[in-house]
Amino acid sequence: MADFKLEAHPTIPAPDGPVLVCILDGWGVNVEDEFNAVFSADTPCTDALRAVPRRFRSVKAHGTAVGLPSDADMGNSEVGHNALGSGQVIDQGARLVDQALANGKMFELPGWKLISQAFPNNTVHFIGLLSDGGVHSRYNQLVGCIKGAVERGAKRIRVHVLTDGRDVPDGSSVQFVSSLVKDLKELEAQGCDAQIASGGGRMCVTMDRYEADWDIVKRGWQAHVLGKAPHTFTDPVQAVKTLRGPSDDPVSDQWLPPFVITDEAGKPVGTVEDGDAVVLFNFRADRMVEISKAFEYPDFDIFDRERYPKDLKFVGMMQYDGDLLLPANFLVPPPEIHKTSGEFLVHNGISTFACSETQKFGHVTFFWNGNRSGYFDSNLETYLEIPSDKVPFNQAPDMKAYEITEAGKEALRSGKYKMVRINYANPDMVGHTGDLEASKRACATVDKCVADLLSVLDEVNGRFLLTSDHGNSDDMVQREKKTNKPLLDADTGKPLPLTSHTLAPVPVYIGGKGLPDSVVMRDDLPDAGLANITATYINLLGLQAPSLYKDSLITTV
Ligand SMILES: O=C(O)[C@H](O)COP(=O)(O)O
Ligand SMILES: [Mn+2]
Ligand SMILES: [Mn+2]
Repeated sequence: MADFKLEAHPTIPAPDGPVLVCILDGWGVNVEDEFNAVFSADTPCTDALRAVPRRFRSVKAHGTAVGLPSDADMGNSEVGHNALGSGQVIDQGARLVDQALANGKMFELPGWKLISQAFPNNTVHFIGLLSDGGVHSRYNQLVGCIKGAVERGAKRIRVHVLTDGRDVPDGSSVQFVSSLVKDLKELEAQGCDAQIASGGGRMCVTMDRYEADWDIVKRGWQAHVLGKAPHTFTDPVQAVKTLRGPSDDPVSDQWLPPFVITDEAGKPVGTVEDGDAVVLFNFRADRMVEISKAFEYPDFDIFDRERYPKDLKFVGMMQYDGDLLLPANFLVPPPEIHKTSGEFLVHNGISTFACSETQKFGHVTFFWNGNRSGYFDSNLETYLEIPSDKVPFNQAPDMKAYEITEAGKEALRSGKYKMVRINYANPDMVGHTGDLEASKRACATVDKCVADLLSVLDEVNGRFLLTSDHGNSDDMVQREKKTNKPLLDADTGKPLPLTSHTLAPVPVYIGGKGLPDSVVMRDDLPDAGLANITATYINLLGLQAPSLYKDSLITTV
């Protein structure tokens, strides 16, 4: 155990009350104009906290600061919570897959060997998010894998495409599908029959997370594996254009219904058959775990699969769950995230309560703990999930913020926990709908809930650290690069909505009645990022942080 022992902090005493760590998911610090929902919402609590000298700063939450390939990459919940929970900057999935493709390692590893058994006589299926968002997947990685397979003898390839519109502009599905059709066509010359076989919008088909709605996965299984969907087309570009509907009121790429591509006779072109290979080409874990279970477990019974292909060669781009070792086979080994704060804290007797609603529950548990699904010590940890609504969240922008707040207040008052960790999903999940007014409401609600939590924290003499994992609601419009002015829709003249995350830094606010006045933000860490927050909350607990963690943001004066 000596390895995990944390010494008392020399100048910050242990608190009487709990330490509250609160993640306002998707709440960035960005250009202050009317399209910044964080700025333009009514947020008296965080406004006041921001004005407290040396108790507010911002930190980087995107790009290389969180282990992504370049500083053009926006942050996301996976890499953000990995950094917040582990205090380390780790090369993330996007980067590891880039490297494995560039140096050819991918093609020598056991996962590739497994799928290559299907190259001569069977079909290789690729299922995943068709996008260059770089959050769950990237188009060039898909193409790299497909080309690698064809060069190594694959004769028949089918791609099952999930349209995005969430990490990339809505409507871009048409370009992505057109590009893929063209890229696949070119493979004919190399003797490979490669086609798109099925698809649908990511929020409707296959990419559920944290068991929020298994019907999403069932629709995916039916379309990709069985070739069954309410809509069939012979041309994938036509499929996406038709399902989007009228250009003045289109269905979002995120929500396109499932479709199947058939031949002229109406037969699906790419069902999954015995002996085929299936590759899930997303590197990110959360939205691949459920579909992986359906492919991996012979006795899976959450929905009726109707048919379970025999002798499948099934791999993920990565192993998505390090606890369940799911899937067993994968193309690239996942980031190795060890010695996370959760593990240190249980070894030092710190009891923790972690809570969010379904949509972010795994963020404050699974991602926080380095992509592990269980407890480190169930005697010291309680994880509470509040079930999320199953609607597009601009229709219910308060989401479950009030219920989470009640649970948080109870945990703070209970005296049972030294640390209370909460994620509010609203600024992110509502921000992803591109609805500015709803996002303002989301931010105002979260601000109100935080105020409520902080007043209870003061009753118990606690300390807090509020932050976020990346930006989102802080910019709700697409902008012209040079002038930063909103881009306007050619037909309506209205600003084009931005549904994705932003590259903005995120705030860090500290305080609470139990925090001595002597504790302030350091002023010598201009490049600090999310990973610096871990040592900071460990210090707030009155402990010294492990030496492998990035520097704490605080000091005493
Ligand atoms: O999965 C999603 O909802 C988006 O692609 C990214 O959002 P998140 O990183 O905040 O979960
Ligand atoms: Mn997030
Ligand atoms: Mn998000």
